[in-house]
Amino acid sequence: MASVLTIRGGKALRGTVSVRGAKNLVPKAMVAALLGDTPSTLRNVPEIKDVDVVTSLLRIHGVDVTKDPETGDLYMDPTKAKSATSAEINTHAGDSRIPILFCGPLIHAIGEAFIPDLGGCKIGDRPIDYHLQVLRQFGAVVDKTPDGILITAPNGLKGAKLELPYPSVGATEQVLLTATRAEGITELKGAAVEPEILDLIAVLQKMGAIITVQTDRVIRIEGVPALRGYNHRALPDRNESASWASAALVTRGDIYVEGADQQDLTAFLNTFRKVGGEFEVDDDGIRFYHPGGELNPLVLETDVHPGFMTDWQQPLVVALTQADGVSIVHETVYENRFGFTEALRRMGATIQVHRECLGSIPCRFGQRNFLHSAVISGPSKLSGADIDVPDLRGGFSHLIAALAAEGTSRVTGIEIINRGYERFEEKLRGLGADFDVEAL
Ligand SMILES: CC(=O)N[C@H]1[C@@H](OP(=O)(O)OP(=O)(O)OC[C@H]2O[C@@H](n3ccc(=O)[nH]c3=O)[C@H](O)[C@@H]2O)O[C@H](CO)[C@@H](O)[C@@H]1O
Ligand SMILES: C=C(OP(=O)(O)O)C(=O)O
Repeated sequence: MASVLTIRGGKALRGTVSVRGAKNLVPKAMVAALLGDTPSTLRNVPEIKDVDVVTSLLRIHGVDVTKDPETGDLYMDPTKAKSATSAEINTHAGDSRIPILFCGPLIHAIGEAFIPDLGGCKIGDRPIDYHLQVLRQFGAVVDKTPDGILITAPNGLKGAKLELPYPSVGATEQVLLTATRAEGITELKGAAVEPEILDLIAVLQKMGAIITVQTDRVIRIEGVPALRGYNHRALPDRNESASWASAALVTRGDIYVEGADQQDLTAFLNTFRKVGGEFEVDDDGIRFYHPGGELNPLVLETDVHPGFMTDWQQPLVVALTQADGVSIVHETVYENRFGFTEALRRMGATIQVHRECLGSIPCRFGQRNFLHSAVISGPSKLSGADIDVPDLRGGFSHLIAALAAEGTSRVTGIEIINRGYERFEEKLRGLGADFDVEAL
């Protein structure tokens, strides 16, 4: 049900939040369960929309998915996997980006895969050309039908020598999920190596796969004829952790993020320190806090791992509106991820967006018509405004801007935030945020 948040800003967020399994791993590990010939158990599963969507898609395909009512652990039994109609699958059209990753596992399990229209954040065109290209190289046949994409492999899936034009996270996962049970050896050059991909590799290895991550973005997979189920605890959501860290900076607060893992946040923690935030790491999480005084402006470029993750950019930009001086952010992963700055400008921030590459990372968007660099001048006093949430991270950014602003903000479209932040309203209350929720 749609609702509106009325936020009374100006209060520092203080306290503890817990983060659980990563949104960018958990649904993919669920898809991997289809590759096994025995059941799998996935632990540390968050209550987010993509988990619901994938649960439903697995059930539509005959996988028995049960959730432990106390722990939330998922038990997935794929032994009765079956075909589903396009009408059943299309009930999830536009819901998530994960359905494209069902291709390999469904072909291995039932001989064909039907893919509905994809959803996910609207932060650029987000084509699936790399996915379809690698599937064809494995021997799959791709038919675009009026209802969606039908993928089959009349002659089976065979290992291949592949190279991605850009280290796409999703296309790398597509290769992993397809190659592990394809016949022969697959070598992927130009692979993405995000921590969530390495955790997916850990899941597949538990299932019996043989995967080597070589240097220079090369992954080698030796196909095996069968895989078994796995038992795995998902790695924590580093993007949620980084968001709460930015929330602490923006509201001049102090947030302990239980579950945050330093190893996967190295690039973020360096930037957080340079901007003037303080953090303390212990065995169970990381405390992020604003030490008082002014924040420092900086020059930042988003990049694939091990660079500064694009999903950290939007909340950090809000912190940069509070830094003393001019900051520059060059977004090199998505061509259109600064739309959210319009609402920040209405709240009083000084941010200009430019078509030029304001950075040194060679970027696919230079000399084209994409507003993918931002210049932020601070510190700006933020005031409450009416905001309609545009996408997941943009929405979180608007929430933290509203929480720091003077006066009242009215925020609609907050359902999108549930895609990546489980029980965020409860967490915000626990941190002392002052807001009301009303059904629309
Ligand atoms: C569910 C999930 O895990 N989402 C994450 C995943 O998205 P996702 O896997 O969709 O992102 P990709 O890494 O594939 O996209 C990176 C870039 O490659 C382009 N591209 C991608 C595929 C393709 O076939 N053709 C193509 O041109 C995209 O438009 C984008 O510009 O990685 C992104 C980059 O770290 C994160 O922001 C998302 O949070
Ligand atoms: C872009 C994101 O997610 P998705 O790929 O699911 O749209 C995100 O998590 O910021």
